[in-house]
Amino acid sequence: MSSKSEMSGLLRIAAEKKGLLTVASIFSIFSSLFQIVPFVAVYKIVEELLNHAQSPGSIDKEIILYWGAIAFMAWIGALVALYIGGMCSHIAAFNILYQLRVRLVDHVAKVPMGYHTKTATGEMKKIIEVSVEKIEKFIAHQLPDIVSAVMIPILLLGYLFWLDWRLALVLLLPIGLGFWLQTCLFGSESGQKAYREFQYAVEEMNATGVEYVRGMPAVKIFGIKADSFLTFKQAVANYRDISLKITDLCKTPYSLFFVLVSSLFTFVVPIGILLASGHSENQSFAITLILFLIITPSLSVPLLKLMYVGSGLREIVEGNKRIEAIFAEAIVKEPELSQVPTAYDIAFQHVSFAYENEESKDFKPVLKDIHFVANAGEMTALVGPSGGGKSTIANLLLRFWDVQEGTITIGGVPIRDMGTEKLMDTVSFVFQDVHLFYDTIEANIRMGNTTASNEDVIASAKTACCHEFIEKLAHGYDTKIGEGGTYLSGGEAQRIAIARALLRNAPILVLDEATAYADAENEKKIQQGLVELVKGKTVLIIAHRLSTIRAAEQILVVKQGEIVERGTHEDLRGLKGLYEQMWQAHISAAVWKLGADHQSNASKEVKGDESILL
Ligand SMILES: Nc1ncnc2c1ncn2[C@@H]1O[C@H](COP(=O)(O)OP(=O)(O)OP(=O)(O)O)[C@@H](O)[C@H]1O
Repeated sequence: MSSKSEMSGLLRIAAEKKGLLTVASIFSIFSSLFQIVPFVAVYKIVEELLNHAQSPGSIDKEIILYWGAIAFMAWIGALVALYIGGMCSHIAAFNILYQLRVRLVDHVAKVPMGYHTKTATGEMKKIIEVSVEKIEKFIAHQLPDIVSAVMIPILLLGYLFWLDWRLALVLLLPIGLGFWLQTCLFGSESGQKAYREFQYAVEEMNATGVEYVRGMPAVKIFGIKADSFLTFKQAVANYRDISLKITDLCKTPYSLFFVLVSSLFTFVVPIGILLASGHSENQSFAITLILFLIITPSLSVPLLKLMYVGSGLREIVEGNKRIEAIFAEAIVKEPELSQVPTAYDIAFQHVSFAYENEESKDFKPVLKDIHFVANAGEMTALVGPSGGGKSTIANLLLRFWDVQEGTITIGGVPIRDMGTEKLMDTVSFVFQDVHLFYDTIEANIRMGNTTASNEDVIASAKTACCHEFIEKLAHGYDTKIGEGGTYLSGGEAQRIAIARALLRNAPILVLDEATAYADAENEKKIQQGLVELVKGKTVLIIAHRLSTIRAAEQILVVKQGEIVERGTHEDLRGLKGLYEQMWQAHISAAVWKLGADHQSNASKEVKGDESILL
């Protein structure tokens, strides 16, 4: 069984609709009580029949009819109580479900953005959909089931004890033994560990399954065999192994419990016969024994239900732990009073940062003493070898994570004191991977500024060089992306993202490899859009193509988490250090791409390229 603290998490959620659930439980108890009444009625009828077995004519039909009517009414009463209880528990469950999902999504929106980079989409989807859905199962079905599965055996056993305590005592032996076996298994460390592993295996399979389906185009294009998709394959194999382990672990206690609880009457019969032989009032004892034989199978049903509820509950408890883990994720600390910067220079003051490893909780240092000022209205470029920490610097400005040492300020105001909303109003960004929503093109652009007029939307699309291709689509700006075969190329998506950023018109702009996916034609158009976008703004740009940032007022060369060189393009070339090496590599790459025969043209192209941005 799950530990008390794990159950208390579920009960805490259920307590949100305490009133309704109390009513549901009361009706569940009523239903249980009503379900006992037919047994009493049967007892009374059998008693009447046996008492007059010698002279059937003297049987009091009124008594039979009376108890028959009582049994019928109790049966109706049980159904009505079950219906009302079920309605109450379902209303409570769906309300709780709604609130839980809203709170969960709200919380997820408040955790640092970096959280989303480490949590697999499949895992998140499973928690928000499946785990939350299971809470509904618990509240709407299992809670009333538990109440009736506990109450019915207690009431029935109470009644049986009242009839004949010795026979009733016999029943306690198999029931007690069955529950003891269950507790041994699920109370044990190995049982709980197996169930935890099972839940993780299901989640792993879900998460890798989603990734597998997402990566299907790559699998097809590169002809990778399904076998080589090892993570998913391993997750499925792991799930199979753990399922078999659980089955192996459960088979004995489950089977024994099932056998013991389903054959209660086999314990009653021999003891009953033994007791009957020494009984002075044979007939009344025989009636009691018959009633025991009628009632005991009915005792098995709720007890077996309790077993199934128990195993279902373990799954729900594990799911709830995942939900609680999300709620335990610290949210971005918002200032009590958000400060509004009046200037838009960015300053990183002795910033050091390390990523935390989720499993080992160790910290991996990534940035060391980053110190620079990006002047307002100027372009600051981050360049350097892959993995040096450029994206991390840009992401820290957006508070993907909070820095461990140092301060980041905008116009002298620490970003922590600005509040997320103000920070997002101040900083706009175009990432390498553009995410467009399953919505119209207009809505995707308008996300940048929901109150903008249609003219403004079109104007920013024109500036970003995407108006032309949008107009050619079947429904123009009303075309839904991803519907009716409308998909955009990487370059087109980039231009929509630029239009979105243009519409937002935030004073600070972060660009991460904005032209990464574009072909020459597209790149030219993106560059044209960018020239407009960056005008008058404080720009922090990450670019691998050095020609695009040659005109930047400041270039920071980041290597292994440190700024190793800084200055203008000319300053840095003069240093003859890492930047100069990168610049030479950039030029030769451009020349090499075009072939030796076109070297002179290529050099011209590189130089021409340099003047594209700004
Ligand atoms: N979410 C993360 N969790 C843990 N480590 C990370 C995370 N993101 C990046 N890193 C690590 O931080 C280091 C710096 O990565 P970052 O992406 O900032 O470098 P970069 O200079 O932008 O690289 P590139 O030019 O290839 O994009 C790398 O070692 C990377 O593995």
